[in-house]
Amino acid sequence: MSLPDDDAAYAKLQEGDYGYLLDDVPHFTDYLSDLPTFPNPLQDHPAYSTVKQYFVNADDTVPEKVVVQKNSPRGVHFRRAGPRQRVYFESEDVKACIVTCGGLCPGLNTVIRELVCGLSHMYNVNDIFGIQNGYKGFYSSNYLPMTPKSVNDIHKRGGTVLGTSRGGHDTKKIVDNIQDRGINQVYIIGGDGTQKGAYEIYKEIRRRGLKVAVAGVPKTIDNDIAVIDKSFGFDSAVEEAQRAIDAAHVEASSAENGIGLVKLMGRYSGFIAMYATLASRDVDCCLIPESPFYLEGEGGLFEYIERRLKENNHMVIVVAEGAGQDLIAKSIAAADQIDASGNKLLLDVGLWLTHKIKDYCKAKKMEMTIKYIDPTYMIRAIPSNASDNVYCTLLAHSAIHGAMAGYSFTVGMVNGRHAYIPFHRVTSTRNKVKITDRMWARLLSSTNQPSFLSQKDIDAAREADKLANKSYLPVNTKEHGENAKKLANGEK
Ligand SMILES: Nc1ncnc2c1ncn2[C@@H]1O[C@H](COP(=O)(O)OP(=O)(O)OP(=O)(O)O)[C@@H](O)[C@H]1O
Ligand SMILES: O=P(O)(O)OC[C@H]1O[C@](O)(CO)[C@@H](O)[C@@H]1O
Ligand SMILES: [Mg+2]
Repeated sequence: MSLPDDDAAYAKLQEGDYGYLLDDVPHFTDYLSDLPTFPNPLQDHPAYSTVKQYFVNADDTVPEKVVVQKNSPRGVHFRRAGPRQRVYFESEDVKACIVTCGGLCPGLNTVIRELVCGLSHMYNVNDIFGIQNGYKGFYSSNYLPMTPKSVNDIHKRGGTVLGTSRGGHDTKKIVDNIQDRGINQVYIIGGDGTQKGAYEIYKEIRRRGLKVAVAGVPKTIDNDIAVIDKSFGFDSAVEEAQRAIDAAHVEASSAENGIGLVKLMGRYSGFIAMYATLASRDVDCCLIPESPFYLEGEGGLFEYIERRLKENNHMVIVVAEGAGQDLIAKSIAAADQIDASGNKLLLDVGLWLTHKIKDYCKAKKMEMTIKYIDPTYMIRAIPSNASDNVYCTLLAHSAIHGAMAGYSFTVGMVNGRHAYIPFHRVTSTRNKVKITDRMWARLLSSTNQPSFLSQKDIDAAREADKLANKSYLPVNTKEHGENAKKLANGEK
């Protein structure tokens, strides 16, 4: 897969020695000339000025892949996040706004808080506004003035104090409002859909030649955003999922042939289910969207359930909401439904499985008890835990430094370092559990569940992984395309 033409036109690539490639983010100077720059006010800040080398070197970049061989090309890099010596705004000229879109996730309020406090305390910015209820709030609601005082304790609460929504992305109306209200820094917190929306806003801003920085902070409880190590709130969600799994285990182990079934979030990616299973060690079977399963016959789920109950008298199953959707669609005639953003609405795999397991045991005249626990919204409505709070703070600070320096980007941690990633990189693919990877093997060996995969499925998954590893050839010109191909093939 190479970049679609539209993305290629915005891609900024710079080659270096030994197969080095910088996949850079757009900057004001790409389309505006003669802009004045200013010394970064952090240099006079009592807290930061003492830090040796507080400003990042303008040439610092972060590698996308850190595992390499002796002859590997240096590969794709991203611009390192952090404060620059010179910035493109004077503090009193900054007018910033913050919006949250898509589903909830632990840590949203922490990011909002740290954006407001960071802008105010680090860069002396006083004009900060909250956009209410997602993208549509840009053109349909009042903008809420925000101060460090008004956000002081919001990180203790779940949800988002700004409200969120799906749908309602009208690029023209949004940018009209940004322009009319004189906003020049837009902070957009949300998932893959939201980042696509941020990219559209950036393109329209650029078409209009506006000096407005767009900073995306990726949010998704499903951890399905490409390139970044992990999304904020994911750890908190996995931790909260333990409570549901513990309850399922208690229920199951207190009954004869007891089964506890827990459904967790994960529309296309089963990361929450996988990590919650690995963390718990009480789970006997984990079903995720990436690994197709089947019910009947040799090697199927029913056979495994029967065996496990005979061996242990009880079992716990964790299922990600996106698992088995094809199986359900075959057995229930349901019309495809979508939400306001166009995302497919899923059928309840937990309820469906519960009925299927009950029917199977009845037909086999097996006494059993099954308890179905659906904590999906409970695990995303909590405030973020301590480590997510720190992560949210760093993301917010990196976003602020990048916007002050005139970049537009999605911010994220890449191999433990914060980086500015081009929008198209986080919107063009989705992060998924690799079932040919060691992590999934660890899970299989911890649960002892069948893999449900034939050799043909495994070969197909391996092939898909190979393609995914090779897939990103950043091209914006024919020459770049040829060079990138050479880089991917290890030629210089
Ligand atoms: N291709 C797109 N172009 C412009 N805007 C989009 C696009 N896809 C989604 N959006 C907008 O982004 C917002 C959030 O999208 P969506 O509801 O898919 O959630 P998300 O950001 O993917 O988060 P979640 O992780 O909860 O799914 C919506 O307001 C939607 O209109
Ligand atoms: O019911 P809502 O708010 O649309 O959100 C549900 C979806 O949001 C997600 O949590 C992603 O944010 C998915 O896992 C889930 O399918
Ligand atoms: Mg999404």
